[in-house]
Amino acid sequence: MREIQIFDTTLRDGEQSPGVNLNTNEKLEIASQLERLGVHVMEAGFPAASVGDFEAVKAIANAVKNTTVAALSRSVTKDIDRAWEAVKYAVNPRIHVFIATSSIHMQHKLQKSPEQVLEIAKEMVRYTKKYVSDVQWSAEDAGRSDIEYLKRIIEAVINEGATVINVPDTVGYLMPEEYGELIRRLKTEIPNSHKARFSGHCHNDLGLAVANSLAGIRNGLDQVEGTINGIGERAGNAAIEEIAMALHTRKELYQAKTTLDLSQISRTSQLVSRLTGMMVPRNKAVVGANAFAHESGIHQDGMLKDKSTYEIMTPETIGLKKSSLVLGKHSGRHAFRDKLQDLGFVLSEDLINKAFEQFKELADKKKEVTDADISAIVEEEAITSPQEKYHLDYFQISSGNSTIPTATVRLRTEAGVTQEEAACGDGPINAIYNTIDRLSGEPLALTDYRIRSVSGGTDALGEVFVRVQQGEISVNGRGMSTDILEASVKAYINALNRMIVKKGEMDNGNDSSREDSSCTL
Ligand SMILES: CC(=O)SCCNC(=O)CCNC(=O)[C@H](O)C(C)(C)COP(=O)(O)OP(=O)(O)OC[C@H]1O[C@@H](n2cnc3c(N)ncnc32)[C@H](O)[C@@H]1OP(=O)(O)O
Ligand SMILES: CC(C)C(=O)C(=O)O
Ligand SMILES: [Mg+2]
Repeated sequence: MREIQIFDTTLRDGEQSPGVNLNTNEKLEIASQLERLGVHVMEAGFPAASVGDFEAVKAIANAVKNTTVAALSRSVTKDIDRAWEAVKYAVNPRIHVFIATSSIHMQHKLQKSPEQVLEIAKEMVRYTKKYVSDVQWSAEDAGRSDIEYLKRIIEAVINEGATVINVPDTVGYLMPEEYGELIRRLKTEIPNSHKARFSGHCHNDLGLAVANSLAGIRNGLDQVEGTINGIGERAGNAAIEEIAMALHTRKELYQAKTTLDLSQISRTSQLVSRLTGMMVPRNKAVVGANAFAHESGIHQDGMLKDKSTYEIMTPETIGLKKSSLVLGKHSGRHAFRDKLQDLGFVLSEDLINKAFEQFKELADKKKEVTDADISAIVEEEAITSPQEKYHLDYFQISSGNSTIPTATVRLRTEAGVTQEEAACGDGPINAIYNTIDRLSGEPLALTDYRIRSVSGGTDALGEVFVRVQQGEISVNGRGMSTDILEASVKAYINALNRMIVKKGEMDNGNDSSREDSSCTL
């Protein structure tokens, strides 16, 4: 069976999803989970985009041991220098250079002739090869490029030493049969095509990213690119978990496998969803909450008689285990540790102890602590840094349909000083946020507020995601609690702390991006 290499670009193209910005700790957390999942390559970022992106790629390159780490770069020497500076720490570094090859992009965006683009592509691959042997070259908008031109430019960059040729359907324009045919022709008609591996990168504008990737695989791709949960620019990229499960479920058709540990799919999906704030639709293939739920009588009857009647894959395959060990307030460290192992976490003693304290606190408030609750607690602990300026001491709220909502909040600063304030608002959350604004003296404009339940039941752990703005700077914040008001307070304080770090970085000239892609919590 052929092996298809999975190139994950959650941290680069995935982070290009509008509204998503991950800080370095969050990116490191996702990177180590991607390594556990077993992706062949992870694209850690675009180092020339900002100091934050540069630092994150560098941190990931230093941390990741078994997976190839790629850095994206435009076809300009200063971007390539920057990419190498960040990715050179990796055990297996790759630089990924791209340039657009469609007439639309060359004429309107690059404002260069096809001959100029051809020369730049050759020169920049040659330049990149001075740094690193593993050079991936992408023909941006290959899907709308003239095939004869595409063949010429690909042949030329392979001659310059490109090791991987990526064929992006950048705007998700092609139909599966067209994308498959494009790959077939490039592989069979370019004389030196055997000297490079071919890769597919499909976008989901018409909902065909996975179908196109699979068509590419049937026609000879050696690598496919995608993101967890299919997040990415506009309508997103091909969802890696869907490609992997399609290859697994239809082995006889594709005769191809990946190196993924499929049992890590569910956890990776949940982690990416939580850290990016991009919720997974319930009906999403493979990882949606309803993907293995059966509602109607005839289906339930079939399932009870034989699961194969309505399930083409099992939830266990993607790591959704039904555990017999129910954790609650009487559980001890052994059971907790056992559960963490069961869920696939490999944690330091310190982190286990911190997570255990959080678990006990939650178990006091909640009858049964679910696997989803535990994953949420552990992931939150893993990315929380002690350097936050403000911590919540307590809050109190008075609200009702015939009273003006009023909040009292006490915050503790990192120096141990406590400050207390009260304020009114249009509703309880507005009152709390007005109070925090008074305390910090840094009023934030709330531009997004979302709430979701981590698990089921009225005592479920709620997670609040906020986005706030001050001047031109926008940051996100998250908070969790069984009390949605407390979760809302925590999310706002988290955003405030991140705003302070972000402004500090900008004042020091360390980051020119207006998104908090670089700050540490
Ligand atoms: C399909 C994709 O996903 S591509 C990756 C998208 N990712 C990003 O854009 C990362 C975030 N981007 C950024 O931070 C910024 O755009 C930067 C730092 C890369 C560049 O910023 P700026 O120098 O201010 O340029 P700006 O973004 O306004 O314009 C892009 C310039 O790069 C050029 N360019 C675009 N792609 C390429 C390429 N592959 N190779 C060389 N030049 C390119 C454009 O033609 C334009 O050039 P011009 O200034 O001569 O007109
Ligand atoms: C940079 C390239 C690979 C890309 O993301 C695209 O063309 O969609
Ligand atoms: Mg893309």
